[in-house]
Amino acid sequence: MKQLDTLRETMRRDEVFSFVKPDANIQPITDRGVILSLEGVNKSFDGFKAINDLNMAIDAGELRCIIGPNGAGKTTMMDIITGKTVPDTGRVRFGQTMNLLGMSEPEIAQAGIGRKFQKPTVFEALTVAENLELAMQGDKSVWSTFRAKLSGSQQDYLGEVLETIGLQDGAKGRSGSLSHGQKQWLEIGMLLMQRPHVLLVDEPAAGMTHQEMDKTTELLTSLAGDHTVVVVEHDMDFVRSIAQRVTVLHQGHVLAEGSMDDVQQDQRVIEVYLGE
Ligand SMILES: Nc1ncnc2c1ncn2[C@@H]1O[C@H](COP(=O)(O)OP(=O)(O)OP(=O)(O)O)[C@@H](O)[C@H]1O
Repeated sequence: MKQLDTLRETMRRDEVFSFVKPDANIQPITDRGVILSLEGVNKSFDGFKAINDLNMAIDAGELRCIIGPNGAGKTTMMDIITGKTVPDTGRVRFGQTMNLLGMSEPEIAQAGIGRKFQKPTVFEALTVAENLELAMQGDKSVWSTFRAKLSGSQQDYLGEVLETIGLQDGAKGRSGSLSHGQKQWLEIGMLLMQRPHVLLVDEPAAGMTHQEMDKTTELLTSLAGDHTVVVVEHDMDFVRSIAQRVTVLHQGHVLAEGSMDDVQQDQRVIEVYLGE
């Protein structure tokens, strides 16, 4: 009965899953090279410039870390990429040609840009596997998703994702019993069920133990290559452990970009961020 209540609750919240309805008009991104670009992007809130002539290009398969002080515009940048916030001016592109500014939030998600927020939103009363099943790509409603049996290839993919996130042994366990770190990995798994090209991950290391952080480093590193991974993070040890290329935002603008060593030695970065 409790399970049924949870499903009803899920149905009320199933706008989340309407994001993954296929749209025949949206072409997948297959090019290598730059997969995500922002050019001359500006966004003001009540006259305050949260994003100020932001220019950034991220290559397919990259693992990019975005760092910067509080209020630097990191969240606003993610909101702009995912269609949650519309910039005042500028261009945001997915691949060579797809103009993200002409698309709605669900269309952008469907095109292959997945976002994981800091706070896990797994359905705690459901099992790990059920959470993944719910997140699976398709045009089914939550009810029919549960009543329908997964196809063989869907089962295989679910198994692959369970292995990727290291939860294969706990697939039938209740998600509510998972540790904080495991919930974060499950949520990354839920994103993977939608087969995204780009994963935007907000503060994955927050609240994790060192051991969980190490596993998260491994997970995100293993996802890069086949996926493009963009991580916003404050924990500098974690950033150091995963970063290939780091972008430092300050006052809505790119202050520095390069390897972790490059940005750590940049006097401007030390002044506004690292020396805090
Ligand atoms: N909807 C909004 N209305 C008004 N101001 C906003 C809005 N969204 C963001 N801002 C402001 O824009 C600036 C950038 O905020 P943003 O949340 O993008 O920074 P951030 O780098 O993600 O910061 P943090 O590291 O603290 O999460 C902040 O000064 C914030 O107060």
